Amino acid sequence: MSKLEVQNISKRYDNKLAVHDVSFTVNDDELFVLLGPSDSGKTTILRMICGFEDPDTGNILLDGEDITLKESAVRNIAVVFQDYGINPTMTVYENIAQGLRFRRLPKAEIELRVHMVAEMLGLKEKLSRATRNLSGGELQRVAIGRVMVKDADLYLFDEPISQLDPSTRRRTRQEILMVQRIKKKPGIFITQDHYEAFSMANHIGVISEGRIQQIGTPDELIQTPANLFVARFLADPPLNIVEGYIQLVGTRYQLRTDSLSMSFPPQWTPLLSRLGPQSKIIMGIRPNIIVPEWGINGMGPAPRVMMRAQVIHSGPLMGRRTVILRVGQHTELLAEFKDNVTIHNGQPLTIAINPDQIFFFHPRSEELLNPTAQSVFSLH
Ligand SMILES: Nc1ncnc2c1ncn2[C@@H]1O[C@H](COP(=O)(O)OP(=O)(O)OP(=O)(O)O)[C@@H](O)[C@H]1O
Repeated sequence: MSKLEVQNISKRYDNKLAVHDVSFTVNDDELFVLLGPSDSGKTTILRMICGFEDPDTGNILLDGEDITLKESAVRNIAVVFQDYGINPTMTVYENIAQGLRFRRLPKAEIELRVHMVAEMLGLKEKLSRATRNLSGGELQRVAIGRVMVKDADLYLFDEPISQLDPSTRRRTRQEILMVQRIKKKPGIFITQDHYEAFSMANHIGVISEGRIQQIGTPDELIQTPANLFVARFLADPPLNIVEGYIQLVGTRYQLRTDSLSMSFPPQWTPLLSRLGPQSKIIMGIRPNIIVPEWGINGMGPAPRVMMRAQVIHSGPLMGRRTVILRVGQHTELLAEFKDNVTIHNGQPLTIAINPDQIFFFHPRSEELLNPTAQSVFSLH
C-alpha cells in the first residue's frame, strides 16, 4: 500500500507566492491529475514532492511517513519531467537502465526489465540507437520507459506530452495509464489540457495562481464547478458570462439583465438577501443549454425563460451548429444547437433556457451559488 498525502504546502519565491496552502491525497492505484494554466504552480508542487524544493510550510507524507525534508535521492519516486531528462550521449538501453544501475541491481535483472519495458513501449528495435537521433514521440517513450523499469512508491508525470502531435499524444496517454495499471501505485499527471485530464484522471485538482480551486471527479467538476474560474477553464465551447442585477420585489427576488428577467424561487431569498439589495450577480450559461424555437416543445415540463434573439453568425461544427446570438441591447450569447438546421445571419429567433441549468456565481468571491441547481427551479 502506498498513499501520498500533501498537507497545506506553500512556497514563495521572492515576492511571488507560487504555491499557497495546497492539500490533496492520492491513493494507491489512483491517477490524480493536476490541471491548471501556465504558471499556476503545478511543477513547483511536483518538485516539492520529489524533494528538489523544500516547502516553506506544510508536510508531505508517503505511505504514512513524513518525507518533507528527506533527500530527494532517497525518496523512491519515479518522475518524467517536461524536458524528459534523457541523456543524449547514451543509447536508448543505457537511458532506460540508468536508474536501475544507480540501485546496483544485478546485470541480468536490469537486462530483463529493460527488454520487457522496451517490448511494451515498442522500443525493442531501437535499444542500441543513440537517443539524439530519436523523434519526439520516441524520446517520450524512452522517458516513460525510464520510470516504468523502476519499482517506485509514487509516479509523477509533468506535462510530458505537450510537445507531441495528437496521435502520439493519444498513444503516450495510453502508455502512462498502462504504467499506472501495472504498478498500482499513486500517480500524478500534470497538464493544462482539460480533455487530457478527463481522459486519464480518477480525480482532478484544478489549480490557479498557486491555489487549488477544486478537487473532484471529472463529472463533479463539470456538473458542479466550485467557482467561475473552474467553470470557465473546463468549458469548451466557452461559457457565456452574463451579468445581471437582483432586486427584491415583495418577498421574492427578481433577476434582470438587458435581455431577460425572471423570478427566483422563494427558497433563494435568504441566500440572495446576503448579497445585498440590488446586488450584481454573475450567470454562466453553457452554449448547449440554449434551446432554439423548434426544440422548445422537447423541453417537456421543465421550467424555462424565453428570449427574443437575433442570429449574428452561424457555422457548422461536426453535425452541430454553433450560433452567435444577440439578445437584448448589448448581450451576445454563443449557442450550440444539436440539429444542423439552416440558419441565416440576421434571422430573428426565439430561444429558451431552463434556469435550473444556469450557473449563478457570487459577484465578488465568484463562488457557485447554486450547487444544487438541478432541483431548485423545478420546485418553482
Ligand atoms: N526557482 C524559481 N525561482 C523563482 N520563481 C519561480 C521558480 N520556480 C517557479 N517560479 C515561479 O512560480 C510560479 C509557478 O511556476 P510553475 O513552474 O510551478 O508553474 P506551472 O503551473 O508548472 O507552469 P507551466 O504549466 O507553464 O509549466 C511561476 O510564476 C514561476 O515563474
